[in-house]
Amino acid sequence: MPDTYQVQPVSAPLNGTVRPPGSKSITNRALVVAALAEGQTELTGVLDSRDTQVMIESLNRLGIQVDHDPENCSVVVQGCGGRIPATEASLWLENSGTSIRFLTALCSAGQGEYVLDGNDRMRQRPIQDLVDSLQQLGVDVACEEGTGCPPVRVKARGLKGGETSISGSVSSQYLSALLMVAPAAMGPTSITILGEMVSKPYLDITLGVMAQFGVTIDRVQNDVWRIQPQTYQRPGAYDIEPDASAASYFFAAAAITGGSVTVEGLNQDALQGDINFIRVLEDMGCTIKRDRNSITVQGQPLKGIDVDMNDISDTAQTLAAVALFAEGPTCIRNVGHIRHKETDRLAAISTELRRMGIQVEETEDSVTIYPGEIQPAVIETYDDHRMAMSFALVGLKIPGIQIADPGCTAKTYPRFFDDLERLCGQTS
Ligand SMILES: O=C(O)C1=C[C@@H](OP(=O)(O)O)[C@@H](O)[C@H](O)C1
Ligand SMILES: C=C(OP(=O)(O)O)C(=O)O
Repeated sequence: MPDTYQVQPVSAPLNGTVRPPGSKSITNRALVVAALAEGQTELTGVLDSRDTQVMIESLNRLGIQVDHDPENCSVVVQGCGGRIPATEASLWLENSGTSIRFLTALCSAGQGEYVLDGNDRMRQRPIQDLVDSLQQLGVDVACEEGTGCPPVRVKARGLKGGETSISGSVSSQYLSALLMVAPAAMGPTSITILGEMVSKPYLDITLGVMAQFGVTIDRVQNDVWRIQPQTYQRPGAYDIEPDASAASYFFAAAAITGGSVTVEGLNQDALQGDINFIRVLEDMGCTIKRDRNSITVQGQPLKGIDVDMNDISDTAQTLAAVALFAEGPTCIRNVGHIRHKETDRLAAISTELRRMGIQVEETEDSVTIYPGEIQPAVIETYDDHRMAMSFALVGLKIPGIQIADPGCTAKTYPRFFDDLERLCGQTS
């Protein structure tokens, strides 16, 4: 990949069809659950990207055989039946939040000593709440003293079960991690959720994948969940739907250029909450056609909106790009937690919009965007795949938009720019 990517403006509204790669969130859950299951599972529609590669490499290091066939988007996992083979391992999770959080819980069910670490940014991303919760279950686990961040050291003697509580005010991934590993405990586990949970729809993905592998959870009260010891049953083959967050870029491309883009392999009943980005576009004026196995967004004149994006915050940057082409301001609110992601995303949105000459108001948990004349710019991406993919959309309409470090999309979508170019090519 070159140092910067020059986006070519389209000469006409985009019209075309695209199928994004498999869901990152489902792939990384299915890998963990298949690893804990009894016997062999085949996963299809698997995402091949840095976030899933570090998950697969780490499972292999834990002694779980995972055979990856990227050409066919498939993986075969030899499940360990809840008994992690490796008694020591050093795991490199780069900047994959799902991987380090899910595997910290998984390692806690092992017998041995494990270290989980990542890149410089990962060493700034909080994991203390999960560590505290595992400690309440008797696990000897700690993160880097005084930071609340990786590296994490786990000295595990199997999970006994018991009672614990978890805060979800920073990330829902902590609760997802606990839920997925709790069935492997020796006794029942009861989890009390403290306060408001961010990114709630991701919990539905967790429960959905667990249910596919035959495991159920009792929600004994609204904020208390109980999990009995259970063995995940392999579902035979498990097919993973395309990534709904990735789909948001193509839906947005239709909205921005006034064209019509169809995303195949997803429908309104998708397991991923980010599918509801189409409702945001609908509120802005787009027409949505919902079919059994595809969704089409037809761009229309857009109006700015005021929207709570807490549930679907991975699409906040996509909306920031769309907002530039709307009549009136757009406020993206209740997304303070996106300051803890690949970069401080609220700061990154504001800085890069201002670089293009746009007026922005940023608060602790929101950003308001005032559309205006857009200046050509080289957009900094802060090693955040979603900055690159979202801000590239601006260049479909405005000449002179360049994306710095386009290779950072490898985290979840290595071929993003190829797919975007192919979509643009369908129009001409
Ligand atoms: O559980 C998941 O698969 C994810 C949960 C979300 O994180 P938070 O719960 O930290 O917001 C989301 O941003 C991330 O991309 C994937
Ligand atoms: C926040 C993200 O990822 P993670 O937390 O899994 O690193 C993302 O993909 O936008």
